[in-house]
Amino acid sequence: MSDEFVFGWHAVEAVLKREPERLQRVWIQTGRQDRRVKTVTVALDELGVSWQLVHRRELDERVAGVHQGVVAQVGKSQEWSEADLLALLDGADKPPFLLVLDGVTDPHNLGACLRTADAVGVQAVIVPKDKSASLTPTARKVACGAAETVPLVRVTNLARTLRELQERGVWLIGTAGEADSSLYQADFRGPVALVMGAEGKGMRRLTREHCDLLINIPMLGHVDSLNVSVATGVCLYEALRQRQG
Ligand SMILES: C[S@@+](CC[C@H](N)C(=O)[O-])C[C@H]1O[C@@H](n2cnc3c(N)ncnc32)[C@H](O)[C@@H]1O
Repeated sequence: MSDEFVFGWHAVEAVLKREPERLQRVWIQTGRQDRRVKTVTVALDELGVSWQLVHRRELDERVAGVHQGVVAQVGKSQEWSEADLLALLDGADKPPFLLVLDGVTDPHNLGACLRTADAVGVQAVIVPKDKSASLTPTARKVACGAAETVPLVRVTNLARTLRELQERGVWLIGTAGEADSSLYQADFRGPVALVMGAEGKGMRRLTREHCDLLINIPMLGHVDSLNVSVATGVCLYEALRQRQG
């Protein structure tokens, strides 16, 4: 049995739907008899996955986070490699629409970015292997199921991956508060990767140097920057607006 857990209804239902083979055991809080519990337990029975009704206390001890009364023990998800990413891009029938997170370390931010990435149709989220949040149970919970729908590609050398994307005609749009162009001047309609920086320091120098364009999100008040997941949401929805138009 693995020591990886997924919790919260959206996250568990997403594994059930997308990667049911990963489910090993499920615990559900006693006292719930709604339709959601029924649907999930019937599906688990059909798959032959064992599940158990337990007291809330037991769930609290198993995971640190808001579990909403459901916790699943799951096998490791298959990690996407750079080769998988390039194969995905080569086989795609739509222009690439990617998100790069250069050193986002907070699992809440990773989860929130994945959730928005799923909502706007981003094909993959790319992160460097080192100094980045991984798909912890908290990240999966915050992602609300998007951790199971949006491939997370962990690469050893982000600069090299960025070059490979550029060679495939992907335009790298980096974000930085001090950039001269505004988000609203950028053209997101073609093959693009939006590049976001880390919570504290922003993008690393080499990442920034690879970007074809740097954009800012206008800030009219007294604070210097937005939370990275909020900034990601603002930029991805502008991109979606243009791509749909
Ligand atoms: C909290 S900010 C980092 C602030 C950091 N002090 C810096 O100099 O970049 C984290 C990331 O969110 C994005 N971001 C936040 N506010 C932004 C803004 N006003 N314009 C563009 N990007 C922004 C950028 O990707 C940034 O690297």
